[in-house]
Amino acid sequence: MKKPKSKQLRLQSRSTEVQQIELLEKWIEFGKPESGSNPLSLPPLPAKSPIGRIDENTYSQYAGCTKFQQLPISKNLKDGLRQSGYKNMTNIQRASLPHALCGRDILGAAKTGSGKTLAFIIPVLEKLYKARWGLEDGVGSIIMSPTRELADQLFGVLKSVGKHHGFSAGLLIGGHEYDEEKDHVNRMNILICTPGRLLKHMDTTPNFDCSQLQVLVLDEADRILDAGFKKEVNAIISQLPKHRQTLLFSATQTKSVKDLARLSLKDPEYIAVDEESIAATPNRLQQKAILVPLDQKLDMLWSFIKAHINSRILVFLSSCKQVRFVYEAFKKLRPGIPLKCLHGRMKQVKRMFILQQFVEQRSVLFSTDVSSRGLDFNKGVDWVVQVDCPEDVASYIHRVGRTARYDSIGRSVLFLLPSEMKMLERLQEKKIPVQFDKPNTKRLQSVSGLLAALLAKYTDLQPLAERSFKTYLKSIYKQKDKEIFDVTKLPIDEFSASLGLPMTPQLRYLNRKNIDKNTPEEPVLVTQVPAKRDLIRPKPDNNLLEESEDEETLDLLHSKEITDEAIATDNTLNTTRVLKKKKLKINVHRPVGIRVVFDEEGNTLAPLARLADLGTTNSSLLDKSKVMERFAELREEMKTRDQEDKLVDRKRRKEKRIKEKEKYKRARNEEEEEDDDDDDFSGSDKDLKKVKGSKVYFDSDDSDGENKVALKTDEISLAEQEEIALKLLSSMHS
Ligand SMILES: Nc1ncnc2c1ncn2[C@@H]1O[C@H](COP(=O)(O)OP(=O)(O)OP(=O)(O)O)[C@@H](O)[C@H]1O
Repeated sequence: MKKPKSKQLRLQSRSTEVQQIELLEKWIEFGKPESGSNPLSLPPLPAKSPIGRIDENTYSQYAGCTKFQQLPISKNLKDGLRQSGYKNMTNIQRASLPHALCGRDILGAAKTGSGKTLAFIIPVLEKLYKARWGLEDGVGSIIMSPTRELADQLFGVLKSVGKHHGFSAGLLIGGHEYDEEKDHVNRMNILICTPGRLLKHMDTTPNFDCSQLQVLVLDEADRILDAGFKKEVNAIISQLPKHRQTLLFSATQTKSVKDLARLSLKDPEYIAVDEESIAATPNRLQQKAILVPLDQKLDMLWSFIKAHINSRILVFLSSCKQVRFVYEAFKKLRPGIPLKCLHGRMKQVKRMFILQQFVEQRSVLFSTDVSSRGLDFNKGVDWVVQVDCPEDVASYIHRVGRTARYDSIGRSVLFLLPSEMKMLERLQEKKIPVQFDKPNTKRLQSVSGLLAALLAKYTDLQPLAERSFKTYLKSIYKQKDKEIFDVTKLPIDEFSASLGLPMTPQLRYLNRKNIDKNTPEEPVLVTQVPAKRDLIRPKPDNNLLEESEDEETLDLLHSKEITDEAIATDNTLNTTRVLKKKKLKINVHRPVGIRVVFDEEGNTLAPLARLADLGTTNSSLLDKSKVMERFAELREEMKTRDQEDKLVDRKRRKEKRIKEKEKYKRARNEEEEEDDDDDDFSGSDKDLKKVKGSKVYFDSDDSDGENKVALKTDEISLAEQEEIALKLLSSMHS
């Protein structure tokens, strides 16, 4: 009885599914928004208006609706959305979903954290649902993400809202077991992947087939279409059918005709919900930029962390090596808040684990741009700190977009070098409301001295510091925008010292002469961030910062704390002096043997300039006879020293020779003892052996300095030698 009932139920549910799809298709067709129109501009539907079919040929409006329940989507999806806590649509969802549900191609741009993920996951699920896609149909949709972490996050959203659908979905990202993926990939309906991994499957997995693809999605489309992924993406696209729906989303969208041509978009709907908005970043985001000289970046970062130990802080640095160094060094200095690091060279499992931990507890996460795009940290990031300047405005937008997501608030701060001030203009041109502020440097804590001590104590830290130094400079050197990134304007020695390095590492790819020549000494800039870099002596134990951890924390960046008085004091500083004084201290680390001379005002003098200067004031220096006299004296001094050195050397050699003689004698005695025991040895051979056994010495210890070669035969007297020779001759003739 049970079996026929379930069969009946199955048939019933199939027929209701068919009916539902039919209804959805008619409903969608009925209310299709005009191509090119913006559903956001339509008046919102009244909350209690009927939903779906109204009479035989009439359906409710969905363009302009504000709730997910008012959309022409399946019941399964409505349930999934409701259970995941989604009720009202965000602007990008309201604007794009009516077009996307009609099957149109979309180019969607909306601020970070505005809900773009659902704007493409909903159409993907609905397209496959309406096509009655099943396991045996294979890959129906591909969602591409530039990073593994973002792909993983998208997979989570898909699983959550699509849980009532029967589709199979797979996550294809590097760091996962490739062979395992290979076995399942052909049975997946929806693939969420990074471009590299997808291409690997296309190239190597037998029978991997995407020829029936219905929807292609590029999340962070501008990133996926940029030069970094060009080869992979071109190869992937060439293997996909042209007849499909394509959805491109990003906070910083591409409009490049070339890019769109590559994707063969058909009359795409360009949906940019924030085009009229004043700012390109979320309104709830407070953004600051502060001027920080390169050699004070770590001081500033350290002081900032100490001042915000109850926050969740995401810190961006430009390379893996910097991330590792700052993380390792700061960890040893114990700031009083958990520290974590994330970069592309870490194992995938560890990356995921760290992200999970960062989401769960207040901490500081040092990261490269691997976490700059798309990641949605559940409990919210309080601060985004950009220690190294982002490469362009788009990158800035994505980095700060990790905070102030959906309806939460957030704060960000960007450290700018004096040579990077142009970035501020670029941001303002793109309607990004960044407030330029002076940091409160009164309580800036210097860490360079502590770092020097750490480097001396932990030998593995020094190579890290060196690599961090080199990769940072290389990253600046390689940047395209030379108006902002100019390595020749950076104070390289000071930077090296600020990392605690005893000497500035060699930079083969840079012409140091040029750099030193061009290194600006811009005192005005120093006024804004006065130097405070006293070398702190290391404490004998590990607890380098125990005292300072108890200090009252400070909000370095809170403008309220930067009093007028402080600014006035800053401005009255004799800036040149500050800079020179600072240099004097930094130069503690300069290579020994370089003598730096300062004039009365504290300015350094170049050696030749000094000589010229002396020449004008001290005529004796230019008196030729005196100079010659001095040279003669110096020659004499050198001769005497040379002779002394020779004597010492001779003595050393003599001692060595005596030792060797003794050694030789000992060896010979042992040989003789052995020979005495050896009865079979003929006398002549014995004698020959003796001669053979004597060593040849090259004696360079001749007072004339000539080398002599002496056959060491003095152990056998002349008479003995003659006797041996005679014996040999007589034996030959007999
Ligand atoms: N309609 C909605 N109602 C409530 N919360 C939403 C809604 N849509 C999205 N969210 C939430 O908003 C947050 C940001 O969403 P999402 O990650 O999709 O933003 P995004 O625009 O893709 O950001 P980014 O540009 O950084 O990738 C998420 O936590 C998500 O759960």
